[in-house]
Amino acid sequence: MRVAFIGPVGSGKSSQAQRLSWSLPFYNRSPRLSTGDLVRAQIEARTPLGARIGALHDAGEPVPDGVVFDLLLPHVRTAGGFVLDDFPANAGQAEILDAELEERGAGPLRHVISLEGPSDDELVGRVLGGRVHSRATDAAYHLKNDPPPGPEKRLDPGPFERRSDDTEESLRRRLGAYRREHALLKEHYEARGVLTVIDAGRPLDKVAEGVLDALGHPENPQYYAV
Ligand SMILES: Nc1ncnc2c1ncn2[C@@H]1O[C@H](COP(=O)(O)OP(=O)(O)O)[C@@H](O)[C@H]1O
Repeated sequence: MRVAFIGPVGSGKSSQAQRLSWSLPFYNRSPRLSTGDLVRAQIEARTPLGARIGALHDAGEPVPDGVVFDLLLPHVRTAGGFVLDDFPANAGQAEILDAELEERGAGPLRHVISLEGPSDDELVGRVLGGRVHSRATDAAYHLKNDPPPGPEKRLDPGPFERRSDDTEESLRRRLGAYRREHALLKEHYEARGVLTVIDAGRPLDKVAEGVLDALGHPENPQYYAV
């Protein structure tokens, strides 16, 4: 399946993308692709590219589109499908992605799920109220709404930490940027007939049910089709 989750920060893109990718039969790799995780991996590994983008990241500047595509495209499998988490972020990136997929013979995105509904205050409250990420797997959890698994489950060793850029100021800046780009991004996929809007204000499991409804449910072979 070729699916992308879009929506404002805190709407649940990573949570839903990781649930979906864990439910798919990819035992040796995660089909979830997050550009944020790919950027952070370069910085953490202290590659020459990581040093360059780390400076931008620290200054709160966006990473240039060219770098984002260079990091993402090697992971875009033409045969197996993928789950994009928080990408594309604007209509310009969506157009470049469409062209790249076509050039690689990968086929266009089949589903774009837009998670929306909660107000900016609700999203900020949700993230500051307990979002943590695993340093080992990059998975997102919430101390109250979606607690990290205990060590006995052997699913994710953690440690589970609050990210340094999950501050009110940074969240509001990201929400502002998103609100400016969102309408055009949605229009882009609406025109291609692949957009589904899901109310992200409901509990996580209800949102996940909405995602399954949009994708066609695992018992239906169409669900796995690339
Ligand atoms: N529907 C929901 N209700 C309550 N909490 C949620 C919901 N969806 C996600 N969360 C939690 O809120 C935080 C933000 O979700 P996340 O998936 O990280 O959002 P995004 O990737 O869109 O920024 C996480 O801590 C997550 O566990």
